[in-house]
Amino acid sequence: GPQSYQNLFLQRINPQYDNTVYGGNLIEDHVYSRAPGKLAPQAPILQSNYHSAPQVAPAIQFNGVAAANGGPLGTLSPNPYGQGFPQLPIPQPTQDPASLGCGQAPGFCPKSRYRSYDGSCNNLNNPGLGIPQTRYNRLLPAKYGDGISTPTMALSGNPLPSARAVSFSMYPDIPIEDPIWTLNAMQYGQIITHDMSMIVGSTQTQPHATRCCSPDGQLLDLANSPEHCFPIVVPQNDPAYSQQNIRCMNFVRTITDKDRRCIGDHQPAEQLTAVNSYLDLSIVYGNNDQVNQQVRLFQGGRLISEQRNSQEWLPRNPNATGACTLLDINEPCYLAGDTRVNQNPQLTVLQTLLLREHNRIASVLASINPHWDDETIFQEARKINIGQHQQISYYEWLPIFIGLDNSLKNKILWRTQGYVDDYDPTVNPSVLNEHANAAFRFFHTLIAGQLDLVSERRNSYGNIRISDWFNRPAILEQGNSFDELTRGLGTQPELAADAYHDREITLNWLRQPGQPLGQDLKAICIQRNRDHGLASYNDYRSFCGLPKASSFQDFLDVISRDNVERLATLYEHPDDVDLTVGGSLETIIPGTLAGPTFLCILTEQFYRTRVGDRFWFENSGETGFTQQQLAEIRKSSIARIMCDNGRGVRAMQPRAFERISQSNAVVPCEALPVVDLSLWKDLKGGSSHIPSAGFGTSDYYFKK
Ligand code: HEM
Repeated sequence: GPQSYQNLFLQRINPQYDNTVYGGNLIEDHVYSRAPGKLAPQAPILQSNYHSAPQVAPAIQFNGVAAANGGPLGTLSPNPYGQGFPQLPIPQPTQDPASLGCGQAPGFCPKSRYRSYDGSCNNLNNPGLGIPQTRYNRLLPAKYGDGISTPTMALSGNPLPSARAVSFSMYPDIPIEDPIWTLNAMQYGQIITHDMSMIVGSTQTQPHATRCCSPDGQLLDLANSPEHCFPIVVPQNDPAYSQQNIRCMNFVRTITDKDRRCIGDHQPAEQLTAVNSYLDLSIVYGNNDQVNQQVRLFQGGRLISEQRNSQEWLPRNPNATGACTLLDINEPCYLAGDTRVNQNPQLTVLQTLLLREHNRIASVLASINPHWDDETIFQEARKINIGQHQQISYYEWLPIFIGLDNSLKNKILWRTQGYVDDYDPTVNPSVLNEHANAAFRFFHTLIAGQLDLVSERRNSYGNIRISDWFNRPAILEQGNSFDELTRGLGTQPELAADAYHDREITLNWLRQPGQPLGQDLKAICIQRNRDHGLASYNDYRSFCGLPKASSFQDFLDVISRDNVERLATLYEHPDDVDLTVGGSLETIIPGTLAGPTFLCILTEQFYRTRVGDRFWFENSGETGFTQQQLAEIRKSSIARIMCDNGRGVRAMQPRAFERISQSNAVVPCEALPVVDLSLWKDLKGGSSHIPSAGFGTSDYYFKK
């Protein structure tokens, strides 16, 4: 039963593990700077002392559960910001561009209380870490077909089974609702994803401009095929696409540091990510100064918004016809910090709520601090919005996905009222390729194909079909749809974390108006796994502490017999099974939404995202909040964000990632905890102790 899987997982602790080796520095951390063939040590994710972190203030009640990791109040870890030049035992980064992909590290770091937009200078020792257009990080070296850059092959040298064949064989559409969690939990997951990474070279919202198939869905011969093509071959016996005589699904490879000529010919390619890695609401504020300027009003600290139908909307995208799939030229198409903002209606709802939340905070700050200038209001509102987002992402959302106990044991969550101060400049915050392009994508399983429109009394008015509205946010401005979709997020269950996927995702992704079928997102994700040359499922099993399988039978410890048999039919060898596939078939560990291998990868990523962020909201010092302000930020909730920013949303259940129930009943908005912004009243007068972002100051911390 599932219990025994959990035991198995808990037992896989490597006693040889040495914290000082793996907790190691960011250069060691990157596989390409390791000696060839030397793999990363195993990561015993559930070992309670896995990550060293400072002791924090005495344990307190957290969501009604007794404390686990709080210890006696100890000394806080040094915050490098407050100490002038940091003196840290970290090697200087290699200065050749390969260490950073093509993203350019700035020449110096201005002294600032606030984050930069692109994430540069977050790490003062290595100011380019985590910035856009840099490489994903990896836990295990790539396994490209040619060892350098071509897609993964079977051990035998044959091609792997068609990604589409794997998709339709392994992931049928059997709609099972999640018994506990709402669609909001799924949707906030996509917000977190978009905040952290984006493969370079695709829009993730529209058909790619490069066409690797003929217009009627046939394979092009290799010679005529554009560069970077890796089309998905649709088998003749396909249950759906064969009826339309489609044999080819478009797929364009991700741009790598090799494509950009950042590295030498004989080094393996690494994919680039287009956004900064930090959990910093870059989806709202942009990933660089230029985009930030496009979304800012430069008045009252506000973001640009448009008022229609007495509601506040994201600004219009100046390139609406290019950016959205519009049926009518007058339909709205929005502009935000992230280019994927229009991808699906519920994503756009959350992006809109986060914009409104910024402007709501800015209005309050402006009224209590009339002497503050635009820049100060903007940066302080941004900092509060990001703090709330980190609180909600980690303390409210993350325990659902990777488990509360697991998060506490691994020092990803803390039960404390005080600061945590676990910033570790030796941790590389770059997003792991295995995380973004295999493990985290598993949650596509949670997507529901129909979105409920829900009244204030929590009755459903009906629903919309998601594939009618991909990349077409017009639905939000029709009637009261925005509030109905907002309530729907908090009312409709997400689909269960299992191997079943809604056909809106496996057959109708990017379905064009009037067409019977679209694309198969699951097949695309399997193909992406191969495009990125991720090591195999079996490699990650052993990396994460499960026994390495020598036969398909050996997968039975965590995968059902039916699915192991299907795998054995599709793949030639157990070592050929893609990480994306094997990981998604594992039995879910109770109290989480993932199986052991994905849980291991997700846990590692969310640890790094937290402790690798100098501006993490629970850190003290000049970049942090005061103790009292932090206590307020900790009261924030996704329920209150929806309440405060939906025009007609007057009530919400307190835990809005969780389905409505007797113990989580809908209550009036005013009954929900609120962040008291009066704590940001500037009592000293003048803005002198809140310096503006101050770029251009001669006072800087880092010089190359
Ligand atoms: C309706 C909802 C969603 C849609 C339509 C959607 C669609 C997509 C598409 C088209 C891609 C790019 C595929 C490629 O070309 O390789 C993608 C990537 C991804 N998706 Fe989703 N997705 C949704 C929800 C989610 C959720 C809920 C999560 C996780 C909780 C998630 C996690 C990811 C991740 C991690 C990536 C890769 C990000 C990167 O480029 O680094 N997605 N998704």
